[in-house]
Amino acid sequence: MRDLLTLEGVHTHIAQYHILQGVDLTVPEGGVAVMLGRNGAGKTTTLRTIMGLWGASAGTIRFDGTDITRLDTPAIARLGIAYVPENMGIFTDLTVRENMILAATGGAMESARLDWIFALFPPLKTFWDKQAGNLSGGQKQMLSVARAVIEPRRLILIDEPTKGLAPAIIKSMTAALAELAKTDTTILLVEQNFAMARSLGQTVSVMDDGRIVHSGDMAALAADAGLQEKLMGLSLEAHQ
Ligand SMILES: Nc1ncnc2c1ncn2[C@@H]1O[C@H](COP(=O)(O)OP(=O)(O)OP(=O)(O)O)[C@@H](O)[C@H]1O
Repeated sequence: MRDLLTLEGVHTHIAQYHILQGVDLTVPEGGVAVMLGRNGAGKTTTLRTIMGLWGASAGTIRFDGTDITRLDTPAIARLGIAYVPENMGIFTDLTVRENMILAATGGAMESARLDWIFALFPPLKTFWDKQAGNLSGGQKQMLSVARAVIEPRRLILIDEPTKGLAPAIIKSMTAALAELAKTDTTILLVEQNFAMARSLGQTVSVMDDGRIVHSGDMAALAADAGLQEKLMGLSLEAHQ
């Protein structure tokens, strides 16, 4: 399979702190690549660095063969990369509809695309004119992902979409992401819930202390209790 995104020796400094210390990461085109790692390992910093929200101080980030390391965030977004941050980045004072309109860079929402989004996330249709701040945690998360895919994207970076959600909502979010992954959109998913990660991911990378310490096929990790044990303290502590 072709590589869609590659990071080679990426370092990121935030103020005086050296957070990413030589990240090597490959995301194949199609499906879901999962990134695991304990709190503070550098997963969010990696997504923000890919998106140009933090500047890499060394190393190279390539998207579909293009060097994007020094591009600014709008230019990176225009190449077809979207980011769903952990805090979801929605406008709580606006309605679901207004949140979606603002996410459509072309200014208009295509109705077939919207129907597809409503099929993925039915509550968004139900609460279309409701203020986003009044949605449940799971519905806010759905809105956040929906905003990222209001237009076709080649890659979406999603940071812990199940954090704090009830098991039933996690199940519907997992199903929606599985549907999304069947399209032309590749997903790079940061996830602490190993059950969800295992059911969605084709590949897995484990991050610790600002570096990738394991990468391979998810099936190999899922079948290797010894390796899971070894990585347990790094990433799988919250698995269920
Ligand atoms: N704005 C910032 N200023 C200083 N340090 C920061 C900043 N943002 C992150 N860090 C530090 O960088 C390290 C990596 O944080 P990051 O958020 O990337 O980790 P993470 O793996 O995503 O963890 P979590 O699951 O808790 O979000 C942590 O030690 C964190 O304290």
